[in-house]
Amino acid sequence: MIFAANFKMNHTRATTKAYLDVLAQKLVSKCSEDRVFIFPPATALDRYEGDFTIGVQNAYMAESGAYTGEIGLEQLEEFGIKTILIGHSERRDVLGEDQALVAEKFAYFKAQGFEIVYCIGEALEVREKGDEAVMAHLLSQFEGIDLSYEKLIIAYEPIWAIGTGRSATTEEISSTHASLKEHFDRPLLYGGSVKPENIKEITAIDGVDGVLVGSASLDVERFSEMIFA
Ligand SMILES: O=C(CO)COP(=O)(O)O
Repeated sequence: MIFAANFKMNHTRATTKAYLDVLAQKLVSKCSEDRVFIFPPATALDRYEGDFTIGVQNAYMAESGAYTGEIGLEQLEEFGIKTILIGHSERRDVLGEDQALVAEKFAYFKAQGFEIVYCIGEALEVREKGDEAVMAHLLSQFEGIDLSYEKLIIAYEPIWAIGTGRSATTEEISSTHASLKEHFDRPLLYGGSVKPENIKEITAIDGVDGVLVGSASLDVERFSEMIFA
């Protein structure tokens, strides 16, 4: 299983370090087949010791240059970061990244050999139109994306389940994952209100290879509880 924590705009450099110190201790006894990813805010990137991979939540597709407010390859290389989250719904919908930009980022970081956690997900109004509309929407988010890239992990995160406390149902996750898996042969994570209370139910679903956790990952005890559930 893959357990990924997306801190979003939470935690500082100090609290990330404290979190990872505790997590590193706990992960000494984790199952060797499980993989743990942490995506802290950019200000908390660093070289940390532990059985986890640190990734960046976003970066610009350039080594360095005149891109005010962005970080690029040069800043990531300082900390040995080779993992990136691309296509998160908050970047698409709140920060205005369209599919063309998302695909450009993907191509750039693929060319750099990054491991990419690529996010897709539909809004509630799409879900309410039924399975066909959901799949059409999700597949449109693969435009320009190389689904055969060997360092690709895909995360399905229905927007209506993010930060709402209301996860998708087992049936919704199961059928969406099954349909998605007809299009690629890569690990597929589920994200959206994953928490200790529902982790077992979600990871037991066929076609779920792991989880991408927001709110419930912010507390190291709760995140560890999920890894060891
Ligand atoms: O967006 C998410 C992870 O990327 C999910 O967030 P929540 O776990 O807070 O619903």
